[in-house]
This record gives sequence, structure tokens and C-alpha cells, in this order.
Amino acid sequence: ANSHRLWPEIDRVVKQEVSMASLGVGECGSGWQLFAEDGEMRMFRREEEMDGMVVDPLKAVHVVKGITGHEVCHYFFNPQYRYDWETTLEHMIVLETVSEDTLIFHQTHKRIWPASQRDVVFWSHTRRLPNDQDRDGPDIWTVVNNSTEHPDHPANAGKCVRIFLTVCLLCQTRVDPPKDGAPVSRDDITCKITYCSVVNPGGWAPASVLRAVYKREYPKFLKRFTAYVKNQTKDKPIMY
Ligand SMILES: O=S(=O)(CCO)c1ccc(-c2ccc(C3CCCC3)c([C@@H]3C[C@@H]3c3ccccn3)c2)cc1
Repeated sequence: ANSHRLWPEIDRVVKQEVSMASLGVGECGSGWQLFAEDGEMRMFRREEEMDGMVVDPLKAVHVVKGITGHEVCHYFFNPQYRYDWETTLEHMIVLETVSEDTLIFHQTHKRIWPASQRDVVFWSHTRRLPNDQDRDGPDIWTVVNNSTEHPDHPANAGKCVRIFLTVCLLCQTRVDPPKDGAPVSRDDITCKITYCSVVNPGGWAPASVLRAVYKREYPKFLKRFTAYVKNQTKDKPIMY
């Protein structure tokens, strides 16, 4: 709801993250290095440190047949599916339902040895965006997750180190209608997914350990999540 205290921040961050995610890896300055590739999925990172901590920005692009951007964002945004695909998740709770398209989460992630356990509080907002390039093409869908504070979960009050993140999932659907005028089926749709994330690990953790965790976990996450969406939607009507 645009009357909520967070609305100005949400609107600003969503617009800035969507414009960054829309840039190709070539365009948003050099420094992006390809670090994982699997079929249509390509993962890039920039090696950046903040106060001696690894905060490597990540940009992944993936092209998946048979699902739409609305479906990808639906399964990413809605909490009831998260334990099915987020393997590093230990606990998740919705602290506040701001509106049907904006939630505030608290999540604890499984401890990754030798780093101490982490938790995160973030607002999550999903939105349909007009498709500037192709007026009559399907809309673009996005989910943006951005760390925020919440009075019930102050940072570093418990056993977990509080991390800070900004994540943008940007999905563009393409429909190639069959030549013979048959109705569009899932074989005729493709989704181009861009996933950008910057995770500040909060407290110190060895750069080598964090980079190894990112190298292992991000490709696994995107492959597992997109396979989950394909499996969940394969026998359902297409959600544009
Ligand atoms: O896109 S989301 O919003 C989806 C909602 O869950 C999201 C993504 C990633 C994280 C996350 C939180 C902590 C950690 C680490 C940092 C130091 C020790 C734990 C990691 C590491 C990078 C590895 C990782 C990568 C991908 C997926 C899960 N794990 C990731 C949180 C949220």
C-alpha cells in the first residue's frame, strides 16, 4: 500500500534495482567475470570488499522454456513455497504483511562452517512492469528483496550474525505463437530471468570461504528454483 512508511524506499529501490538488472553484463561497466555456466545459465560476479568483507555483487542470467515471468515471481515471492526450493533456509517468518505485493520477512540460514550462523530481515515487493520494448508483448515481472530493520528483530541480538542484502529477480516472458494458429502452449513460451544480488555477510568471514560458498550455492539455487517452478506449473494453465 502506498501509504506505508516503507513505500518511498520501496519505490526508489525497486526502480533503481530494475534499471541495474536491465543492463547487460557488458554495459554496466567491465569487471563482471563469468564464474559459472550451465546450459542457458550464466553467472557473473564482481570481486568487491567492504571493510575487508567480501560483498561480491552477483548477476545471473538464465533462459527457461515453458514458464512465464509472472509464474517465476509468484513462486519466488510467496512464502508458502520457500522451504521447497531454498535449501540454505533454516527458519522463515513473515513479520508484516504490508500489502498483497509487499511482505517483511525474518529468515535464519543454515550455518555454513566455519562462518557463524546468519539471519536477515528484509522487505520483499513484487510488481508487474510495462514492457517498454514490445507494447503488446507480455509484461515484465520483478521481485525485489531489500534488508530493513524491524523492532522485534534487532540486528545481532541473538546467536546469528545479521546479513544485509539487496536482491532483484527480473523476468521477461516471450511468446512464439504456433504457425498453424493452434492455441499457445507451454512449448511456445520462454522466460529470460535476471537475478542480481549483493549480500553483505555482516560479520567477518574468510573471503576464501565466502567465495567458495557463493560459487557452490548460487548456481545450485537458480537451477533448483527454476526446475521447481517448471515442475509446479507444468500441468497448470499458463499464468501471464
Ligand atoms: O534471494 S533471496 O532473498 C531468497 C529468499 O531466501 C536470498 C538469497 C540468498 C541469501 C543468503 C543468505 C546468507 C548467505 C550466506 C552469507 C554468509 C553465510 C551464509 C547466503 C550465501 C550465499 C549463499 C547462498 C546463495 C544462494 C542461496 C542460498 N545461499 C545467501 C538470502 C536470501
